[in-house]
Amino acid sequence: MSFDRSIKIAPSILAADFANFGAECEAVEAQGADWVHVDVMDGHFVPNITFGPAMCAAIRPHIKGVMDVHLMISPVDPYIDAFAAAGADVITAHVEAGPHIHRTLQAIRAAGAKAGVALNPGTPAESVAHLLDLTDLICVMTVNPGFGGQKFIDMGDKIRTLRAMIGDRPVHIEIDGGVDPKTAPLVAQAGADVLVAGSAAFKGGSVSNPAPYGENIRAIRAAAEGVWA
Ligand SMILES: O=C(CO)[C@H](O)[C@H](O)COP(=O)(O)O
Ligand SMILES: [Fe+2]
Repeated sequence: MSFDRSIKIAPSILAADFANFGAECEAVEAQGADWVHVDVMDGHFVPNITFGPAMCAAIRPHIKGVMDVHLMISPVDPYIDAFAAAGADVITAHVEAGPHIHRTLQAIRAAGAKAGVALNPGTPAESVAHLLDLTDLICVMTVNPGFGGQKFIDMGDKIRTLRAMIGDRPVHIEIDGGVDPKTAPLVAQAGADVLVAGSAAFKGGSVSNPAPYGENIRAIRAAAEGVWA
C-alpha cells in the first residue's frame, strides 16, 4: 500500500446489504471505490454492534484494494492481531478508547498493518500531537460514532490544524461521517484525502443494480476534486 495524497473514496459497508457483503464489496470496487471501509462496533465503546475479525476474513477475498478497518471497540489491543490476520490493510483505533493509544499504534504496525488513529468530534487535534510519527492515518469523525446516516458535523478547523501539524509526513487524513457531494468539498479544501461514505455511496443501488454506486462515488470524488480546479 503506497502513500499518495490524491482523493480516495472509501465506501462504508455499514450501508451495504448485510446479507451480501462479499458481492457488495466487489460491486463498489467495480464501480470505482478506492478503499473499502469496515466499521467494527462493540456495543460498549459505541451504542451499536456490527461485526468482528471473522467477517473481515470472509470479505477479504472479495476486496482487491485496501481494506480499511475502523475499530470502535474498547479495549482494542487484545484484538489487533486478529484483525491483522484477517487481512486488514489499515487498522484504526480511537484515541478515546483507552489510556495507551501510543502502545496500540505500535502494536498495529508490529502486526503488519498501517496504523490509524480516530478522533471523536469532541476530541481536539492536539490529542495526536505526540503520535504523528507512529501513525499512517488520522480519522476525523464528523459524526459521533455508532451509526450510519447521521448529520455531518463541521470539523474544518480541526482538519486544517491536523494538516499543519502533519507537515510533510506521509499521513492520510480520513473523514468519516455524513460525507456526500455537499460536504466533500469542505473537507477536501481543509486538507482531507480519504473520504468515507456510507449512505451517500450506497444510495439507490444494489448488487443487482450497482450503477448508482458508480454515480454516487463519481459525484463525491468530483465535488472533492473540484476544490482544486
Ligand atoms: O464510522 C462510522 C459511524 O460510526 C461510519 O463509517 C460512518 O457513519 C459512515 O456512514 P455515513 O456516510 O452514512 O455517515
Ligand atoms: Fe467508520
